[in-house]
Amino acid sequence: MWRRATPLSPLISSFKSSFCIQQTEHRIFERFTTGLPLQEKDGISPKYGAPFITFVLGGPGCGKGTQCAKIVETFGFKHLSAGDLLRREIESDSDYGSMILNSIKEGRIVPSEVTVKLIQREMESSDNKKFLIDGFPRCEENRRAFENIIGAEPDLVLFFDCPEDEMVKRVLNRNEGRIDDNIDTVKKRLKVFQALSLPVINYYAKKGKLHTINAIGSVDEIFEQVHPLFAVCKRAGRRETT
Ligand SMILES: Nc1ncnc2c1ncn2[C@@H]1O[C@H](COP(=O)(O)OP(=O)(O)OP(=O)(O)O)[C@@H](O)[C@H]1O
Ligand SMILES: O=c1ccn([C@@H]2O[C@H](COP(=O)(O)O)[C@@H](O)[C@H]2O)c(=O)[nH]1
Repeated sequence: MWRRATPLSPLISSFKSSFCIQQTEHRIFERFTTGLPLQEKDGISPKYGAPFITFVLGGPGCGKGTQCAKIVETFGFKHLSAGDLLRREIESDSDYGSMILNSIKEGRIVPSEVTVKLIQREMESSDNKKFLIDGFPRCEENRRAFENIIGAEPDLVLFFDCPEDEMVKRVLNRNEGRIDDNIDTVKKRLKVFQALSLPVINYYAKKGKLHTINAIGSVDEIFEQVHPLFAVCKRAGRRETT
């Protein structure tokens, strides 16, 4: 049966403050221990089990995937990178392959239904119900489609805040042969991020679910900001490993 957090905590003005962490701890602790029943609300109809969902947001190359790997290693989450799922779809025999490829080349957002269905497939087939959904939702339409199709809202939202020049530098140094890691596409991705992804980030800020992480510094320094947000899951003691 689905479980969900207590009513949304109030708008928290400083996302970096310890107050914010305490609020989140309280909400997550209740979520893990008492697990109030999910209610049908805002068009959300609970469908699959009781996942613990974290959205990991931030511009191109800000370090989302790098930090997700550390969260997986430390806290045992299942990592679902929306970009990786789409790239995998291109490699498969999918009808959507060429459309996805063209969207990625141009830095455009793939239609929500396609991406949400890929995420849904992974969520349904995973034994691990603690999910890190990386690089999604990228626009308000993505967000609404996720809520409608999956029937859930995230428990936590992380935003890796990174200056544009640093993001460009990281993307261009990545060297993984990605078709969109070039200066022209990066500029387009940054525009899409500003215009369409920031509204989603603001939406979660207003709901008191957003945690802004300063993405400048070493990988370990950044993880020091991330760690306390998940440590409460360990203390709550449930669903730690699956
Ligand atoms: N703190 C850091 N300092 C310097 N470089 C970093 C840091 N974190 C990650 N990187 C490097 O920056 C590049 C981009 O990181 P990563 O792939 O994690 O970003 P991302 O946000 O997942 O990117 P995208 O959204 O484009 O998939 C990688 O080459 C990674 O090794
Ligand atoms: O939810 C998503 C995620 C990704 N895309 C497309 O993929 C590329 C690369 O995404 P990364 O997160 O950087 O791996 C992105 O620019 C989009 O074109 C998407 O449409 N929807």
